[in-house]
Amino acid sequence: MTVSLHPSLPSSLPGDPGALSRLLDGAGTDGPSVWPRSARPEAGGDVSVGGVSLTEAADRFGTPLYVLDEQEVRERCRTYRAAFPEADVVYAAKAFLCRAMAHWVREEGLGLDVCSAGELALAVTTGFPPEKIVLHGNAKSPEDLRTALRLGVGVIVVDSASEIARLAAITPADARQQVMVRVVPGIAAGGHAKVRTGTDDQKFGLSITDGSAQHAVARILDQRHLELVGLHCHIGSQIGSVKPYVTAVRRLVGLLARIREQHGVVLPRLNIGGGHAIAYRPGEPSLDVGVLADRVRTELADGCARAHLPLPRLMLEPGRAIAGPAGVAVYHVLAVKRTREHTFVAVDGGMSDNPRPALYGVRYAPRLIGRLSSAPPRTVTVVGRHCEAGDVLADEVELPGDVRPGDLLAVPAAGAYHLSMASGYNLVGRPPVVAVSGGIARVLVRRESLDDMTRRDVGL
Ligand SMILES: Cc1ncc(COP(=O)(O)O)c(C=O)c1O
Ligand SMILES: N[C@@H](CCCC[NH3+])C(=O)O
Repeated sequence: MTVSLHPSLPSSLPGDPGALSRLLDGAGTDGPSVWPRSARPEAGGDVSVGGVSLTEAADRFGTPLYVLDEQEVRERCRTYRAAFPEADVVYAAKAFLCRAMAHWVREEGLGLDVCSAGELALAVTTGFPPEKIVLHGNAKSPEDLRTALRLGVGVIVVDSASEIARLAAITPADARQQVMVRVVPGIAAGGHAKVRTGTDDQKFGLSITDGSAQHAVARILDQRHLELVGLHCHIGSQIGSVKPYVTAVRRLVGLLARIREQHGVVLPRLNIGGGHAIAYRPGEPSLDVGVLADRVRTELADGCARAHLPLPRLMLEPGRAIAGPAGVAVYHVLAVKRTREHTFVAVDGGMSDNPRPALYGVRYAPRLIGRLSSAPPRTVTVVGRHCEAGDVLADEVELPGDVRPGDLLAVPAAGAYHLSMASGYNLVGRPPVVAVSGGIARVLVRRESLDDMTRRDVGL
């Protein structure tokens, strides 16, 4: 697919990082753009990503549509590897996984964090080396654990006391499975209460405060078939500041020191999870990976020096920050309705392809694409097509006042936790994912058809 650039707009923006955000995110915005770096304004109000026109993609593949910028994913992987050359960076597949995504992150030298036999099998059957995979889960099923052992995953992160005996019991007599303990360091961080996982009294991990982390360590060290290789923590998601990570490192190094005192064991690895924030709307902060690397590295070096511990090998698990900014969702407007207080702009997707506004009250910045409008902006509520008044995609956003059925809306920062959390609600079918790169668009995941949905319905 080729694109023609609007003659009055620059196709590349050398030396002015704010220019793209001013052009795409709105005049006066000086922060980093929420669009993929390849995004360009095109003639007639169009926008291209990866050299592919979004309006042409909508025509060709239909809407709702998820467009994923391959180079953006790859560059984000490279940013992590460059910032943390001494560490193992594993991509958290829960953010978004498909075979191509697994290939890209592997080619960029990352490992993979999975949390079900399904994610694991998809990755391994597409060629992802199992030893580079970490298995998570607060309630791993027998199937999850059996599949992990059968396929030979690198590390299983133990999340409960009962999992230790279950895992030890099914590990083959001639094998030794590497495990870590998921530790709750007692830190409140994250973009919403529902995604804060570093505090005591929630379902993930084993607490330092009540001693269950220490207890799990002792039990694992007693198991011949389990090899404890380190500690893990994941304190939450959409965390915009490095401070909670520094605190987490300090507390985990403290626990490493106590483990050495009590058991005479020096654990060689420390996994600090993911959770790095991205911007969903222009002007919102994102976590600076370079600053994170500097502060974590310093804290780890200082803490280990104080405790006379050798430096453990660091591991981290970004999900959202790799996939999120690479994705753009495209919808058609189906209806516009004015009530006494609101203008509702209803699109052909909704909470079945993006449950995040309904779950966490997340705010997005949709943009009209595919035509130019000189109508003054109007504050509208972009809603979905599902049978719930709470099916809102973007509350109180500005769109041109003449927005109408047939228009296209593009929603940036849509690459993580949209399709991976999509549902079959109202049997509308989940949207396809199209990769864009170098002016070429290719389907990675096709649209869910009525046939796909009805095939599972086998009873009468
Ligand atoms: C154990 C673990 N690691 C990594 C992640 C990735 O988090 P994020 O996508 O916020 O980077 C998650 C999800 O929050 C998680 O539960
Ligand atoms: N699903 C959440 C974050 C949870 C991350 C998984 N532990 C989101 O959309 O923001």
